[in-house]
Amino acid sequence: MVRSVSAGETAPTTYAWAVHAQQLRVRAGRRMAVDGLDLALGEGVHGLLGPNGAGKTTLMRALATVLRPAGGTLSVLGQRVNGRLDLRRLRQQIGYLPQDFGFYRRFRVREFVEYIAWLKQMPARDVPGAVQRAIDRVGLTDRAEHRMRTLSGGMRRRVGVAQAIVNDPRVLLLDEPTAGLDPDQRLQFRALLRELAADTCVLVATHLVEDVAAACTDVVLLDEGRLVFQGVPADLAAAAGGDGPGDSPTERGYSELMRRHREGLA
Ligand SMILES: Nc1ncnc2c1ncn2[C@@H]1O[C@H](COP(=O)(O)OP(=O)(O)OP(=O)(O)O)[C@@H](O)[C@H]1O
Repeated sequence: MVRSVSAGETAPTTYAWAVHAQQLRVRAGRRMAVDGLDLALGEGVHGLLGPNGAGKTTLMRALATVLRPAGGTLSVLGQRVNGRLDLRRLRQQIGYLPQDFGFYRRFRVREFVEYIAWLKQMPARDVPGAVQRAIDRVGLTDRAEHRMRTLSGGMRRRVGVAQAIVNDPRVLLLDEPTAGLDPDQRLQFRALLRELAADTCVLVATHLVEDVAAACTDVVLLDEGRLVFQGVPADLAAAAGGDGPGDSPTERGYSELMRRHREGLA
């Protein structure tokens, strides 16, 4: 008997980059918020920085396959996402914390993370263990049975991270994950990022330049939908002008690169 083989089984499992964009264009409303972006990301933690309106959220949404690109090419885990292909398999391998993530207020923390695991079509036998592990990893073990509506803003954010990592994604997209976290939690979150960096492509959009310096292997600087800079945090710090704005070398490097870009010097 000849067994039929699904496309997924024969799809290549090796690819040069977890995320690869070439001249990518993505619309947000009427605006081309990502406009000619070239970007290649492998495993590791990539800090996505840029001013308000730079296109960070729009890029995240395209990578999460929520927005379809308007032009250029985009591959995630070796699969082109601008075609009309079935994206279900790919989505099962992506974790996404949106900037404003929605949840049911009456759900308990465990129920909510379980619900996302089911949406990601995780095998039923794996769900309880995976949910517990995700909740433990974000430090909410003692809140697992609490209702979402009773949590503080920072705790809800951590549930957002838990739901994003519950399926052990190979591409993890976190849009401002540290907003509202207290200093202790921010340190714990950085440790979690470093742990994930080993075998996951993590993209973290943030305005906290210090988070990037402390926990990212790589920095991606975006302005007006285009790549301004990509390099290790030390390169960002090295770009710092002597007396430019900013309280640390990394912040000064950010401001200096942005200034040079805007003045057409970069
Ligand atoms: N739904 C929309 N309709 C119209 N314009 C939009 C929409 N969403 C985003 N934009 C515009 O697209 C541009 C990029 O927005 P985006 O949210 O991607 O930026 P961002 O870098 O994430 O900004 P922030 O740091 O403020 O979160 C902005 O000029 C924004 O005003």
